Amino acid sequence: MASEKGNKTTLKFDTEDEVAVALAKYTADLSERFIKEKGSFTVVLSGGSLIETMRYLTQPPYAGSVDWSKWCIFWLDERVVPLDHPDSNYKLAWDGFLSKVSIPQSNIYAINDKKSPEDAADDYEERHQDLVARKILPLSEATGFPKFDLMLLGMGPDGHVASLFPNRTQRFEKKRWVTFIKDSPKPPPPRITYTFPVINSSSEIAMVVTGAEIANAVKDALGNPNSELPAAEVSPEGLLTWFLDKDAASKL
Ligand SMILES: O=C1O[C@H](COP(=O)(O)O)[C@@H](O)[C@H](O)[C@H]1O
Repeated sequence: MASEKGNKTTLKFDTEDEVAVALAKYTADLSERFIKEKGSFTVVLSGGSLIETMRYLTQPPYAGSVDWSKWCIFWLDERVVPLDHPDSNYKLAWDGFLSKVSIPQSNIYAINDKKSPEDAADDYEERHQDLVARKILPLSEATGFPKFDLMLLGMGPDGHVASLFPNRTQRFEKKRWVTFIKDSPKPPPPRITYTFPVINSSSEIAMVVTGAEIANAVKDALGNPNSELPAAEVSPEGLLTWFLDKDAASKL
């Protein structure tokens, strides 16, 4: 079932598996469109349950039909731990997705895991500035912030997206591209994250949300016009598509 309002579409599916099937088609279609239009596809990954829900992209027909050589991968947020640590979003994505498709290693932009949270955020932002200077990453004409083709977001039961949490100041950052947090309420505490100005400069955002434990946050973010959840602030320049299973949508 689909409903549309402005640039926001909400898709509801019976099961998580149907969400995964639809997400693979949506992502593959966007890959084809952006590669045709601009020669590359910049994709921002979250951690958490998203990577498992991307599983059908690594299988036929997409594994063979998507032009992986044109993909560039970035992280919406990352835990400041070694890249081979069980808490690393890079490791999660590598094990569940990146190791199964042929994206060039030079197109995979992981954080520098040898730095402190402050320095890792500065470093990630500087590397983005370099990509902008080399015309690999465009800036939004409307906002002046980097503009990614597709961001794939998850949401926590507290309504957080990326590492932008309720009751933390990072969600209000308006100047930085990448910021850091040392006291994330969800472990591990040290993280870096894109800021809302970057998130909302995207061409396309998919909010991929499944499971009953998230139903209250979905109801607030989607059903309450005065919601104060970080997830309610997701509002891209382009299109926003919510992918929900029946459990996540049960309180709408
Ligand atoms: O800690 C994080 O949590 C969010 C949500 O994860 P989920 O398992 O509830 O989908 C995730 O999007 C973020 O990237 C991650 O660092």
